[in-house]
Amino acid sequence: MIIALGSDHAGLPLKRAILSALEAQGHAVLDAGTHDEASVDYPDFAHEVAAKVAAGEAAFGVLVCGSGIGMSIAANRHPAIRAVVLHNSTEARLTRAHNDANIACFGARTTGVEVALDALATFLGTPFEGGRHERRIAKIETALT
Ligand SMILES: O=C(CO)[C@H](O)[C@H](O)[C@H](O)COP(=O)(O)O
Repeated sequence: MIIALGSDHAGLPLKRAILSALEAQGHAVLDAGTHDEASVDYPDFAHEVAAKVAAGEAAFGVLVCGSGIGMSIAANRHPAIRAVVLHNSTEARLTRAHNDANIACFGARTTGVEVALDALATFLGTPFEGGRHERRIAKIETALT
């Protein structure tokens, strides 16, 4: 699969581990950066990755910051993006099966490398169940007036 990946400075160590794991699994990774420890602003990377997923240039996105929360807030401003903060494989399985989530966000300051890699593997390997969940996702996409 083609996967878009990005982090800020806080997420860089975990992003590097995720990049290695994804490439070892045979995925093509579009690495939006950041590439060094200099302080940067997480929305810049969230928007770049979300735009690639929304445009269909990547099947999924992965975003890492200190907590994963800022990345998810920014990515979720894009139509058709469902970005979730993951702390474990159970959340990863449920959010793919029920929410058809398309961007996984991790906190490098909150989640260890092994736990994050396990959750990401589950996220990428779990199909959307469809059915009743289609109706609920359509309601998410409906603008409130
Ligand atoms: O925005 C965040 C919270 O969701 C991210 O965790 C950032 O990585 C964090 O705010 C960066 O903090 P820093 O003090 O500038 O390293």
